[in-house]
Amino acid sequence: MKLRFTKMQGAGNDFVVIDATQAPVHLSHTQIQHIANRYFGVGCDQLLMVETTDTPGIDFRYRIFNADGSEVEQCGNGARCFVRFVVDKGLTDKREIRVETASGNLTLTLQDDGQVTVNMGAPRFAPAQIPFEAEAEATAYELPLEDDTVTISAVSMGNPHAVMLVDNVHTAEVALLGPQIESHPRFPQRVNAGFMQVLNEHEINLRVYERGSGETLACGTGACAAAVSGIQLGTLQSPVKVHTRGGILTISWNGSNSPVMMTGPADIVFEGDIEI
Ligand SMILES: N[C@H](CCC[C@H](N)C(=O)O)C(=O)O
Repeated sequence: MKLRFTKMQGAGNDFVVIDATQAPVHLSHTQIQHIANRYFGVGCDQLLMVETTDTPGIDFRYRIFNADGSEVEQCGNGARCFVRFVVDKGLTDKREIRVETASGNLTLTLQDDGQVTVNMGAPRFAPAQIPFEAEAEATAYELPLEDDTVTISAVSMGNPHAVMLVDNVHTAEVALLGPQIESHPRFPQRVNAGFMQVLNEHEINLRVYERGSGETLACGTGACAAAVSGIQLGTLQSPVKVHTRGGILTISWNGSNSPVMMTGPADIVFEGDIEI
């Protein structure tokens, strides 16, 4: 089967976007893994499937699949690329778009400068045991690893995040600790592992070892989770400029059940067809 795709990136987090609005597209785990493979396929951190929906008041549905083929609840950078895709493809003439995802509905706005703002909804806090119950506060938890114990904050943005403070993201042991945190038994659904360096009360450096994809150049929900945990723990104040290896994301949050707002770039890189 020849599959048309659009390659996109948001702050260096890259995606293969499939337009399934004209006809359903069904891809197996193996097919998604092949498409995401950077040597034998197109290469991407996640694959996004754009679909129609009959839900009143909602414009589209979009589904998110990690490079390992796992379908997940939410993707912040992907949400921005989704908006750029449906606008540039003429699938909508709106600039404020409501989209249905596996973890709820999002409102996304394409700004005049080309950046996209996403209302990511309210964060949820929880002990390191999953599923995330709606605890009111982010709390620092000791997470025992193979040869180490790290302190993390468990924050859900619809998808699960474990955020740890580091002195310097460039020397943080992301490759060693990331996989251990991602697959830690206290996260039965696995987890995205964030490594946050506080620069000042409005700026952080962040690296994220993503569940199902490994370290990416940026993680939108990870940026939200890091900013929220820092604000909750009193080390950060809104808005927070998040410096990732692929670009800058701006996160705003006024606490408790208020929504987390994320703004950042989204661009089309190329179009293509792949035989799968
Ligand atoms: N790896 C994530 C999904 C993609 C999130 C990330 N790319 C973003 O921009 O939020 C997970 O398994 O929950």
